[in-house]
Amino acid sequence: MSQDELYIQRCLELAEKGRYTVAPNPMVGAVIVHQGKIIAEGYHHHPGGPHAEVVAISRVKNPELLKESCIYVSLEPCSHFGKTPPCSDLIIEKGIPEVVIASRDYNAEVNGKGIAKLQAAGIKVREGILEAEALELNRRFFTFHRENRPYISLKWAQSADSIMDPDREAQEKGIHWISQPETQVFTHRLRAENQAILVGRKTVEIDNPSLDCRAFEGSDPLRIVLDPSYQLGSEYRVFRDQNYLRFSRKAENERDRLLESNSDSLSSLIKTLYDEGIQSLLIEGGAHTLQSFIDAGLWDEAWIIKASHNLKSGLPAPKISGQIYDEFKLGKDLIQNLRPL
Ligand SMILES: NC(=O)C1=CN([C@@H]2O[C@H](COP(=O)(O)OP(=O)(O)OC[C@H]3O[C@@H](n4cnc5c(N)ncnc54)[C@H](OP(=O)(O)O)[C@@H]3O)[C@@H](O)[C@H]2O)C=CC1
Ligand SMILES: Nc1c(N[C@@H]2O[C@H](COP(=O)(O)O)[C@@H](O)[C@H]2O)[nH]c(=O)[nH]c1=O
Ligand SMILES: [Zn+2]
Repeated sequence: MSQDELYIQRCLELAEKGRYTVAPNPMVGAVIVHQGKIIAEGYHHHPGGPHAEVVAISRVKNPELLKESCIYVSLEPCSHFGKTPPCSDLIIEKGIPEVVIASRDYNAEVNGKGIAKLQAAGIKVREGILEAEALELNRRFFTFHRENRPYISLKWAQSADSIMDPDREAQEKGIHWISQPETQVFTHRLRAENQAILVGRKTVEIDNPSLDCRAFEGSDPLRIVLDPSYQLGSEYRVFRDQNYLRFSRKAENERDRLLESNSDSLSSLIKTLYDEGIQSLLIEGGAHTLQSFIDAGLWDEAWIIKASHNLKSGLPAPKISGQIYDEFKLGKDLIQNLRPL
């Protein structure tokens, strides 16, 4: 790794600290380097709070050193008045002569304007250091701003013989756990990383899921239920408070959203979520719901939890083709992360 990459690597580590608190803002970290030594660090903790650059600059004990320093930041410094004033103005005001950036901020309000502002002030700017890593870190935020849609993750658990739920009698209700209990910390962490979580009508009827993050400290996602014929009564846990949206062909109350009946219904659902400011969506099931998103090409990554036991018969897991991006064991479960080919 080059020296630049090492400092940007540190920015990415710092950015990571905001993972569960900073959305809908991106994760950002910054370090200030003076004569080869890191003299201050910062990261963006929560929306409305100071940006990474502001935190790092405020932590420099001797502000005179800023005039001979380089600030490394994992995202292009902002140029607009959002909830806080522009970081590029602060960098200019403090007389920092050099800025090194991992990736651009594709938020339309910035998107190169921060870099242009710094350069216009005579500051030397370099960009694209560990860019792929920075794009991966903020993939949800970037997809939302570049493609005007939420980033879509799929997740399900299946037996070794690719069954998602064993055969049941019609009246047999409740969750059948396929993954190991220890895996719940991982799945609830995944829920905490996403702003919304979606399930189909039958999963609500059969499992009555909570869809919360009780095994991990983080904010519960907005619950989204696909209930085209408005069949579900209010007794289900997904409707326990106002933190839900029901997509259906009729809209009766403030939490209902219209689901079109044409072949584009899922694309228009995704558009509605974008309009509501949802940057990331986790689809948990069941098989029918997951398959309809896969068939529509509406997915960015899929988390498949593969248990070590067979179920022999039951509901077949979705059919998906993708490339394995990541793979690891959690106890007896094998966790795979797939990305589209
Ligand atoms: N192992 C695991 O990880 C998981 C297992 N499960 C299990 O899966 C089972 C349920 O799965 P499954 O039977 O496939 O049902 P789903 O939970 O996927 O629900 C299917 C229903 O949702 C609605 N729906 C889904 N996709 C669309 C779409 N594209 N457009 C319109 N409506 C749509 C339809 O409702 P309607 O019929 O009203 O039109 C459809 O019949 C349960 O037994 C549950 O336990 C569930 C989640 C995860
Ligand atoms: N069966 C199964 C899962 N099922 C998913 O979890 C939901 C239950 O969520 P909650 O009520 O919050 O615990 C259920 O409806 C379905 O979406 N998940 C897994 O990680 N492994 C499993 O074996
Ligand atoms: Zn800023």
